[in-house]
Amino acid sequence: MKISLNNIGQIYDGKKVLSDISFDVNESEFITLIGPSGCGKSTIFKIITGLEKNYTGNVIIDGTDIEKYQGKLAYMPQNDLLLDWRTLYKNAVLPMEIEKTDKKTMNERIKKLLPEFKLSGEEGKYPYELSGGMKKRTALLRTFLVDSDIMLLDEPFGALDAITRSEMQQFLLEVCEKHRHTVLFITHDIDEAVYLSDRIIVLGKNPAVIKGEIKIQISKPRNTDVLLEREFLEYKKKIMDMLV
Ligand SMILES: Nc1ncnc2c1ncn2[C@@H]1O[C@H](COP(=O)(O)OP(=O)(O)OP(=O)(O)O)[C@@H](O)[C@H]1O
Repeated sequence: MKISLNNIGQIYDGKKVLSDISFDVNESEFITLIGPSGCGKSTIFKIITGLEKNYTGNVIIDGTDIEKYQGKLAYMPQNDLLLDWRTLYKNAVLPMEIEKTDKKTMNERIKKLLPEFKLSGEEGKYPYELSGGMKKRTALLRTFLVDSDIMLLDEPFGALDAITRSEMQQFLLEVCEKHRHTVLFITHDIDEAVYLSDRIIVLGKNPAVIKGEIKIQISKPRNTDVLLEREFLEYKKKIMDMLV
């Protein structure tokens, strides 16, 4: 599925937040939006998912206006939003329950993915019994179980410690490589952006405009060895220069 944003603008309380934002996300591409806090990254996600309606410009998904995709895109917000009173299993199947998927299909789909998400045998646990990494993998599993090829991940690893975060990045790279999803990702972390992405869109603030785009030509699959390579550091420097 391809997403096209065309001349998107957004004004809140008389203040221009987004101005003339245009970019495409190609099928199976991993794109990251990076920019200063409060510049409007989550607003872009709200527009794509249909949560925000009062914008200018248009969003086209696979040649069709986004209206048709409302509620159909896999979206993981900043907070993992696991429901305390539901088990891991019940949290993960929530979007399928809302879609009224039959229990057998639901069970088959989750059982197939539990080992891949390293959650086998944990499905009866409640969120308070899970580690930070397990909670994130549950929220990601729930996002994967939405029947959509497009995933919007808004700072999914922001609250994690450095080691768990690094494990989750590696995990995400591997599952995305396997399932060939189209991913639009938000982060503040330049290393994370370079490590995960095929392309990075750098945003400025007040209003958010696109300051530049960088194609990351480090071959995939990637592992943490690339973090110390000269090429990686050059990409980092380029992004830092664009952000200042
Ligand atoms: N519904 C709303 N009404 C009014 N102002 C809003 C609304 N939603 C967001 N804003 C404002 O729009 C700006 C962009 O917010 P947004 O959450 O998109 O930024 P962000 O880049 O995702 O921030 P962060 O990186 O801190 O998560 C902020 O100044 C925010 O206060």
